[in-house]
Amino acid sequence: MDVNERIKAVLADHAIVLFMKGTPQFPMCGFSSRAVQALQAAGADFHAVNVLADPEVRAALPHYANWPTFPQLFIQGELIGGCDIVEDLKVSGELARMAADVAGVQH
Ligand SMILES: N[C@@H](CCC(=O)N[C@@H](CS)C(=O)NCC(=O)O)C(=O)O
Ligand code: FES
Repeated sequence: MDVNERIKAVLADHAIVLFMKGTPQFPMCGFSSRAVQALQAAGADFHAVNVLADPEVRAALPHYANWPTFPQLFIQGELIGGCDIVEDLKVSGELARMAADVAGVQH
């Protein structure tokens, strides 16, 4: 599978995906840590991809998503944004609503 197919596969397999630096337990950057905290506070059940452990994905995703930086949050295959947007959505309550909608679709 080439890298774009791998990106598509992970997005098809998980409704909420955070491409980040490090892991939720051990974020390797403050921006990624802030996105994880917002998602956890919103009660989102998300799959994390550590781009520091996958240089191909780190290089390809900015082109795939047309978004230059990490973290990157996707919900149902669509780019939502980086940590600033994720935090704004958390504060407004929208992130919790989106996470609940996705959970409702899956069950
Ligand atoms: N304001 C951005 C901050 C993210 C950011 O600036 N990320 C940088 C530093 S971690 C980045 O991903 N640079 C490209 C790279 O490291 O591949 C957001 O809302 O997500
Ligand atoms: S790794 Fe340096 S700012 Fe994110």
